[in-house]
Amino acid sequence: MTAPPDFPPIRTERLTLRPLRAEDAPALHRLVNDWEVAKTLARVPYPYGLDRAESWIRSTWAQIEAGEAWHLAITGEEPGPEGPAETLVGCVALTLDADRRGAELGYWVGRKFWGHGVAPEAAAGLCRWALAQLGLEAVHASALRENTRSAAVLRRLGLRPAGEAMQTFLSRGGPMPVLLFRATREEILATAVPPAPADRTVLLVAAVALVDADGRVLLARRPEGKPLAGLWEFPGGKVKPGESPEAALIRELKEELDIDVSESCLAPFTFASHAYEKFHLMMPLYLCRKWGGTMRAVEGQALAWVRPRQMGGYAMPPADKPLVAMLQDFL
Ligand SMILES: Nc1nc2c([nH]c(=O)n2[C@H]2C[C@H](O)[C@@H](COP(=O)(O)OP(=O)(O)OP(=O)(O)O)O2)c(=O)[nH]1
Repeated sequence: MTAPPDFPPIRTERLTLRPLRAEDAPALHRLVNDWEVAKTLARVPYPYGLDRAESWIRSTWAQIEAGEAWHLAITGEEPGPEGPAETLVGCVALTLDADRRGAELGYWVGRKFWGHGVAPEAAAGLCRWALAQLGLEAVHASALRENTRSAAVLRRLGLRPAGEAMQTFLSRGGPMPVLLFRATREEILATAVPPAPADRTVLLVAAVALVDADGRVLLARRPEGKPLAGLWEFPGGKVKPGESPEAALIRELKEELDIDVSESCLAPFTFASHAYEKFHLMMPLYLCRKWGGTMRAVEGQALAWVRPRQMGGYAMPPADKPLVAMLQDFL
């Protein structure tokens, strides 16, 4: 085959799973040719050259076409100079067993994308698709015994330990001990959406849509060094213990934008309730059309006045998507 197969992308909350493309080869090579990634993978030699990435990508097309295995690119959106740009984050795969009743799950995520729950989100998306489309009865997987991170991902997906084995690791040049995991169709469906970690706390953040006379809304770009850096958000911040959301917002607007807002100008509009990997965000969003002082970006953050219908061009935190839709309806 000379082109990727026609396969409708699978979309999850933050990610798109799609066939690899020839032009993914350089990014794939960069992400996998990293010992921290390669050492956990049985079928990837190390070092891993660009030519290998190119020929492997082509081989995945034939497997999808034959209905034998689905190795898909995990892609996400990152802010770029001309708006959000697609970025290769890792790969996720299901390979049918010889009897076609079960399949082996595999995945890897580039090191710079670790810690954001990419693997469970992508693997759950692919498993859900496969259960619906292929009528699988079971999914199994293996993880290096020392790879506790991967074992945790498999458990979150509903797979249970199913023994140990030795498996040849090309990257290690020999056999390595692995833990085996398995789940029936019912077990996966019961936990298809990765459950929240039990200790996930609720984080209260107050935010505001500042609206100017033209109906444009102020977005601020999250500075480098903060979580979700580079994404555009509504001004605001965490509510401190003992503080009301309105007081927190008035404080944050002074600290971040040097403007004075009175409580009576903050109209409750809607709220976001969103499960992030490490906490659950509860974020009331207020509307405000009147403030005092001369606005300036105190922390050097980029600011943009944006019409709600143009907000799609600004990469925003996943929690904000429903808020944007409501602003588009309302303003
Ligand atoms: N302000 C704001 N925060 C948002 C939005 N969407 C969204 O997911 N968040 C999340 C990102 C952060 O995890 C959290 C806000 O925390 P933050 O770290 O910016 O709060 P802060 O200004 O108090 O920051 P800091 O003093 O702790 O540095 O809420 C949004 O539109 N505006």
